[in-house]
Parts: sequence; structure tokens; C-alpha cells
Amino acid sequence: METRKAQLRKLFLEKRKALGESEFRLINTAILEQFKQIDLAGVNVLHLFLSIVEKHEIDTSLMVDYLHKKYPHIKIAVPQSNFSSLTLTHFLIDDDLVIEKNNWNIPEPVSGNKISPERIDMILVPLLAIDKKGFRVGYGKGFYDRFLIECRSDIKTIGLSQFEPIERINDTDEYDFPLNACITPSGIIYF
Ligand SMILES: Nc1nc2c(c(=O)[nH]1)N(C=O)[C@@H](CNc1ccc(C(=O)N[C@@H](CCC(=O)O)C(=O)O)cc1)CN2
Ligand SMILES: Nc1ncnc2c1ncn2[C@@H]1O[C@H](COP(=O)(O)OP(=O)(O)OP(=O)(O)O)[C@@H](O)[C@H]1O
Repeated sequence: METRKAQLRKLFLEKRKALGESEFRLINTAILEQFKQIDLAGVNVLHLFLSIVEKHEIDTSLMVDYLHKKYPHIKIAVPQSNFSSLTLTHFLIDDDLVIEKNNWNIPEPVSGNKISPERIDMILVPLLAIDKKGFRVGYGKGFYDRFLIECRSDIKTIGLSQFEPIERINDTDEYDFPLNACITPSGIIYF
């Protein structure tokens, strides 16, 4: 099994692409069910990404709808990518939020109410692959590694993964942080 990020990125993008539509829907509903088991006590601001569903990213709109219904007091924040600084700016989902698809088809805020990373209590983290220690491979620009150093040290990071963890990512670097947990269709893994 290949264990370097670049190869894993390629392999898991292929695996994603190969999912059939009904399989993809089943994965999304299974991950929502697992998400419902996460302890949200003390979470006032939850951060999640807005999915590129056509690229078979896990559909976080299911979590948004669930949170609005069951936890209306929880504020939801979403990222806007800055591709020159490779940093994220965060906006609240509220009536002022305007979303447009960026060049990469990611639905992103173009205007609205910003929120600083220190106010965020929990982050649902996008990933392509994850290993048994909680290290992740993303699209490879290091957006989330940079985002996390701006957050409080008690932040809870939860990956969302269509697939089970691999044994080990070999080329992690000093910027990589392990996640606290990962939701897969079959359960929640705590690291
Ligand atoms: N839905 C979603 N939003 C997210 C992320 C994500 O993984 N999913 N991110 C997680 O970090 C950040 C955006 N990360 C990105 C990282 C790399 C590229 C990128 O390499 N784009 C290439 C096109 C490559 C291709 O088409 O194959 C480019 O812009 O040149 C895009 C977004 C923030 N928002
Ligand atoms: N805080 C940082 N300062 C400088 N470089 C960083 C920082 N964090 C990450 N990097 C660098 O960014 C590059 C991309 O990181 P990596 O391959 O881990 O991205 P990724 O986690 O897969 O992508 P993403 O977070 O965008 O989904 C690496 O070369 C990494 O060393």
C-alpha cells in the first residue's frame, strides 16, 4: 500500500470518482447518522466546509439542516479560500451570507458576517485520506494546517471520510496536526 501524500491524494480522488450515485447517497446518510452521535455539549460555533457534491465530497448540507433543526443555538461558520496567501477567512451562516461558486466549484462566501477562528469550538475537516493516528491528506495546499494554528488549543477537529483509515501516512511534516476524531460511514474513530 502506497503511503505518501501525493500518491494517496491520487488514489483517493479516484476512489471518490468511482463511487456510484446511490452508494454516494448511502455514504452521506450514514455519515449524518454518525454525526448525530457526536457530543455537541459546549459547542457554540461549529465550522464546516460547503461541499463540492459533484466531486463526491461528503454533503455537509445534511449537517447544516440537522443542526438548524436540533441545535438552533449553534452558529455555523464556513470558509472562504484566499489562494494567494493559502489562508481561510470565515463567515457565519445567517441572512447576510452571500455564497457563490469559486473557480474550483467550491460554494464560498462572497460577503456576510466574518467570525474569528478563536470563536470556533468544533471543525468538521474535509479530507481525502486519513491514517490510524488521525493524520490527513487534503487537496494539498495546507489550508487547514494554517487555519488550525489560528484556533484555540481546545478546538475539536473532526474529519469526515468516505473511506476507512489507512495504516499510516509516511510523509507527514511539522505542519501536520492529527485530528481528534474522524467520522466514517461505519462509525466514529477517536484518536
Ligand atoms: N468543499 C471544500 N471546501 C474547502 C476545502 C475542501 O477540501 N473542500 N479546502 C480544503 O483545504 C479548502 C480549499 N482547498 C483547496 C485546495 C486546493 C485546491 C486546488 O489545488 N485547486 C487547483 C485545481 C486542481 C484540480 O482541478 O485538480 C487549482 O486551483 O489550481 C483547491 C481548493 C477550503 N475550502
Ligand atoms: N503553517 C504553515 N506554514 C507554512 N507552510 C505550511 C503550513 N502548513 C502547511 N504548510 C505546507 O503546505 C503544503 C501543503 O500541505 P499538505 O500537503 O499537508 O496539505 P493538505 O493538508 O493535504 O491540504 P489542505 O489542508 O489544503 O486540504 C506542505 O508543503 C506544507 O508543508
